[in-house]
Amino acid sequence: MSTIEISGLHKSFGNLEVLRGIDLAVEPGEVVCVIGPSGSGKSTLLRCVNLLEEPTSGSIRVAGTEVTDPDCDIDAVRRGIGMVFQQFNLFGHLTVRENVTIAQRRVLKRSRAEAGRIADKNLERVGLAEKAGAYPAQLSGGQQQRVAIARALAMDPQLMLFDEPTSALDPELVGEVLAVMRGLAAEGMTMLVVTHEMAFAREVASRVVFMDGGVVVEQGPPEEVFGAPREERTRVFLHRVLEPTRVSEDEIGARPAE
Ligand SMILES: Nc1ncnc2c1ncn2[C@@H]1O[C@H](COP(=O)(O)OP(=O)(O)OP(=O)(O)O)[C@@H](O)[C@H]1O
Repeated sequence: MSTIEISGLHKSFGNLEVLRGIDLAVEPGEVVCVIGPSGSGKSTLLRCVNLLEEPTSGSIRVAGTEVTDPDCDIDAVRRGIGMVFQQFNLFGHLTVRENVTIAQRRVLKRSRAEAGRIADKNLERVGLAEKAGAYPAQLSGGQQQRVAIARALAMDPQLMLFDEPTSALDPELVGEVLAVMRGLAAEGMTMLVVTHEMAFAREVASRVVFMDGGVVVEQGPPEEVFGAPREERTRVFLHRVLEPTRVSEDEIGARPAE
């Protein structure tokens, strides 16, 4: 059974048709990276999987459950999905450990001791065991995002959704979050990742999905999508994002005219 199976998914906001017939499956243990230009519908796709947005039409099955079915127990489905957003959404008045225990206690009804033990295990997993007693404001953005990942992992998800998890970070902090995600991929976690980090997608994805204008233009193993894209739209996009900024030494050294 596929972990996610999407077919004929449409989503409109008023007159704006953002998703125009998406078919996509994610198999257990796969890391699927969704890339594409701004506004192509990547985040909306992810939010539909978690029913943060309601699809206009189409079908989404998560571990066999049709999430668009009005009778579906959406809370039960959501419990199986860990979601990590661009913004970390931590509670500022709670410590790191409390941020990781609160949903475990409220939603899974774990005891304080058990939730604490699981929090510590997952903080260790993201390399933040020593920060358990700190408050979010005392952490860097990269550390806060790793806490958000630990919080999601503590719920024992069978699937992790990442929506541009590094986009709000200073460039020097991106690597530590990607390293944690790389580790999860190596552990066999099923992951659907919307990202602008092309090097990560190229290196870690089992499959890359290129979206543009609300449709999946092409998908395949990273070596194919990056190395030999079949579609012109993919080629144009990759050329634009992968072409290094050309700054000549003269320009770097140039002083503004007096
Ligand atoms: N709640 C909403 N109401 C109205 N329009 C929306 C809403 N959410 C998204 N949109 C619009 O849907 C389109 C797709 O947005 P989405 O965030 O899914 O794109 P994206 O590919 O993830 O872009 P980016 O890479 O910039 O995050 C955009 O035009 C956006 O303005």
